[in-house]
Amino acid sequence: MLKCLSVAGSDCSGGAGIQADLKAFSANETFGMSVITSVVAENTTRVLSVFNVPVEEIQKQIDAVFEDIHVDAVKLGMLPTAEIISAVADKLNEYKPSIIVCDPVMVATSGDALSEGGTVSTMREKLFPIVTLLTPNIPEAEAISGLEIKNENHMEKAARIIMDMGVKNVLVKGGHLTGDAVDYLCTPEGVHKLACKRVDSPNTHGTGCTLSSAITANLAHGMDMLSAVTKAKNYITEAIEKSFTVGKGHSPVNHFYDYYDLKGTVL
Ligand SMILES: Nc1ncnc2c1ncn2[C@@H]1O[C@H](COP(=O)(O)OP(=O)(O)OP(=O)(O)O)[C@@H](O)[C@H]1O
Ligand SMILES: Cc1ncc(CO)c(N)n1
Repeated sequence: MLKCLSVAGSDCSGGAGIQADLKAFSANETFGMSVITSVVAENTTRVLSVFNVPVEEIQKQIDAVFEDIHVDAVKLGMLPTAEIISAVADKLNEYKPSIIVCDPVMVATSGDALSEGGTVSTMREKLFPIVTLLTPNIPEAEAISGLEIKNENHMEKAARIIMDMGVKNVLVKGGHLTGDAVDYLCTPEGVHKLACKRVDSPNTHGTGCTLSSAITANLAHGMDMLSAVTKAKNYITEAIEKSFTVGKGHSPVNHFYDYYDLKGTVL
């Protein structure tokens, strides 16, 4: 059984963060583990509070996993301060997992901040050289590249700018734009457009977390980058299509849409 580790924040409402990551790891046939960087009191409508875990405790959680378990792939989510980014990067340089997917979480779907300002420079110095894939959404790609992104041409240009900063592979996610749901994957082999019809649903809480974790699982299974991202794109599209209402705001996706209950009935 392949094993994936999420290093991210906790979303008590279950739709994003390590909760989404663990569900996506399982739904994509890997064993999920988690290191919690922050305890976020949030739901489908807003973020009430953010409590960041002391860096020593974050590093001890990482030690606890790596000293005992072989980690096939790591997914990085909410790393809310420069100090936490540096502490996690130091541990990744110590343990050297072969696959690291980084979702540079800065704001929640509700628009509430999840990261202190000024983390981009630390992320660029400490994480960009070691990650396998970076998966920014539109606002995150704008903050990292310094480019305003209003259309697909801007998305592709931002992906190339970020690649030139030393990131091996970049996926700029287009959920925040309008029209078809288009993402741009920039790899050393070239640029790939991944598109699907936008699902007419408000249930998009945690789509980015879920997508990056599904990509992580696919890479752990040995897929090449384009195949891993394409499969994960198909997964997230159907997870949105088959989502159900959980709260009063942006409900989460359905991570297990093709799973069955013990009687063989589709959940
Ligand atoms: N309504 C939609 N229909 C189909 N695909 C969508 C829709 N909204 C987002 N997506 C897709 O979901 C994936 C995640 O992109 P998105 O821009 O939502 O990430 P995000 O903002 O980081 O998500 P979150 O912050 O909620 O975790 C991308 O592949 C995007 O194209
Ligand atoms: C804990 C956490 N991580 C990431 C996101 C991004 O949606 C969120 N809302 N909450």
